[in-house]
Amino acid sequence: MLSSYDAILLVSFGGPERAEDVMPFLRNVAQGRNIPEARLQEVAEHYYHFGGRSPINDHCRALKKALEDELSRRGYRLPVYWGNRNWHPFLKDVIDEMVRNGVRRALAVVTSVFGSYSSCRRYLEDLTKAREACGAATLEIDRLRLPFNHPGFVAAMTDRVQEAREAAKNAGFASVRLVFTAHSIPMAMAAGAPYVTQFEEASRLVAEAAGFTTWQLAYQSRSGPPHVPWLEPDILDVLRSMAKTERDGAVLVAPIGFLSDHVEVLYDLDVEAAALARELGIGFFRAGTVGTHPAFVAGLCEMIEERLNGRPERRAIGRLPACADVCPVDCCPPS
Ligand SMILES: CC1=C(CCC(=O)O)c2cc3nc(cc4[nH]c(cc5[nH]c(cc1n2)c(C)c5CCC(=O)O)c(CCC(=O)O)c4C)C(CCC(=O)O)=C3C
Ligand SMILES: [Fe+2]
Repeated sequence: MLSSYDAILLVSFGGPERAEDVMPFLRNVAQGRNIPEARLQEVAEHYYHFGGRSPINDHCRALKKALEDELSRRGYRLPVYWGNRNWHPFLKDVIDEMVRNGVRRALAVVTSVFGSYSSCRRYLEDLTKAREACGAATLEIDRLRLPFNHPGFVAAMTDRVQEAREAAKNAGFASVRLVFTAHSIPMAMAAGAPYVTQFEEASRLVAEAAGFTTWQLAYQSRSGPPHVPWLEPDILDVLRSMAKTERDGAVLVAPIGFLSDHVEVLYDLDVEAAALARELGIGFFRAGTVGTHPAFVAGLCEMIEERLNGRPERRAIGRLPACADVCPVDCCPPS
């Protein structure tokens, strides 16, 4: 089938795969950002807790394979490349490889759910820098819209929430308090970004599809200096206040703001939040992230197909329109 793109480029955050790479990786992430040294040392311990290996690169390998398989099942012969912002394989290296292979026009799939400087614009800036560093002037890269209100993403996340609710039922909790989480970002970064609105909307869509009438939003993985305000409430504070009003209750934490069960999910929720819940006597259940859920992979391919065929429709559900193909200049301003 003829298409206007000749490759897909999966663009992710990156993570270390061995203990000696943890600090160099963290230095890359912190470059030019306002992160206290003590915070970096603390986060390094989160990685050492898992032997210095983040699973995020394996998740990207699996998603790359799933996209290749699903695209070829749909009749497209499109190679899927993969590169990271902060660790190997770096964007610069994969762009070099694409140029060597004669790729002229690629569609980038960024592994974020909601838009903000950190989760959207920063990836695009790094793509531009990587292209410049390679002298890849002939390689054009567009990006796929974020998936937060695509029916495929919503269906996959709904399934994950229902699986966790089933686990809670089997453990004897007839009802659970549903709390969605996303990575906290500085309030200054959230101002003018669609991040919070998209988080609220995606959570509503999933909660309602899963049959919940009430739910809450919380943030996790706060960084930065303590005097800088970041989005709240933190998931740990939500658990503390829940413990005051609900005896013998259970919480279902759904990390809707992440696409895979990487370190921020495995440590900040499954280790830290779960330990606090245990201490407070709250039953703790965590929904999986979408990962390579078939509905999510099919959804990504559907969004890719819309672009390949130059079709005008952009399928989305709920109250918000689909994200624009090209970010408006004032969306997710640098911060
Ligand atoms: C919105 C958002 C997402 C979701 C969208 C997306 O996926 O992009 C996300 C994902 C991730 N964040 C990750 C890791 C880290 N994030 C950090 C720091 C920061 N994240 C921020 C925001 C986000 N982060 C921000 C505003 C900072 C402060 C510094 C800055 O303003 O840039 C730091 C530094 C230490 C710390 O301070 O925590 C680390 C190590 C990993 C990899 C996990 C693994 O390795 O398994 C992933 C997927
Ligand atoms: Fe954006």
